[in-house]
Amino acid sequence: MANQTLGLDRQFYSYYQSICLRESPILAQLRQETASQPLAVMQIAPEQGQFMAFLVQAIGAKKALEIGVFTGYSALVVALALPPQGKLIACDLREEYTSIARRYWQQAGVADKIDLRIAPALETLDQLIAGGESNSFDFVFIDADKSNYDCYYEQALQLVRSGGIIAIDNVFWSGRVATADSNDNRTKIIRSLNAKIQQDERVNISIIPIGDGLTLAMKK
Ligand SMILES: C[S@@+](CC[C@H](N)C(=O)[O-])C[C@H]1O[C@@H](n2cnc3c(N)ncnc32)[C@H](O)[C@@H]1O
Repeated sequence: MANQTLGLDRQFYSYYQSICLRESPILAQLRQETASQPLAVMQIAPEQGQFMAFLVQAIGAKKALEIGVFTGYSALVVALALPPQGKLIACDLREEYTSIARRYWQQAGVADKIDLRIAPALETLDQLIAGGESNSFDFVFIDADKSNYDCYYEQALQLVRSGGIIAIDNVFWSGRVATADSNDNRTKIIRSLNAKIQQDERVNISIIPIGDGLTLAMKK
C-alpha cells in the first residue's frame, strides 16, 4: 500500500501498460510509423492518449482544440473519442509532419471531424477569438512550442467554456522543472507557468503524472 504516487521502473511500467492499454490497430500503426521519425519522442505516450480519450468522453466533449499536431496521434485519439458530429481544430506549422497525420485521419474515418490549420498557433487562436468562438470549446490540448505556452494557456482560457478542460503537456519537462540547476529558457517557462496555474483562481486543477506530466485546468 502507498499513500503517495509511485514511481514506475521499467518492469512496473510494462505491467501498467499490460493492464491498461487498449490501443486500436490504427493508433498502433501510427505510433509505429512515427517511431522512425527523428523527433518521435514528441509523440504522446499511448496510455496518455487513452487517458485523454477517456476524458473527452467523460465530459461529453463535442468541440476540441489541439495546439501541436506532429504526426497526428493525439488528434486521432481525440477525434475518435468525439461523437460523430464532433469537431477538432488542430494547429501546426509543418506540412511534412501533418501529411502523415492526414493520411491516418483519413484511414480512421475521422478526417471530416478535423480542421487542420497550418499557421502559427497564436494567430489561429487569435482568429478563433476574433471570430466569436470564445467560451465554446469543451477540451483544449496544448502540446507545441514551450516558449508560447503561457500565451496558449491564456488564449485557451478565453476559448474554453466554463466546465471545459485545458490539458497541458510536458509540465514535468523530464523532471528538469524540479532541478534547481536546470535554468534554460524552456525549463524556466514551464516552471513559471506551473507556478502560475497552481495559484490561478480562474481554474480548478489536477496534475496527472502520466507521460511527461499533464496539467488539467478546468475553467470555473
Ligand atoms: C510535441 S509535438 C506535438 C505532438 C502531438 N501532440 C502528438 O501527440 O503526436 C509539437 C508540434 O508543435 C508544432 N509547433 C511548434 N511551434 C508551433 C507554432 N508556433 N504553431 C503551431 N504549431 C507549432 C510542431 O511543428 C510540432 O509538430
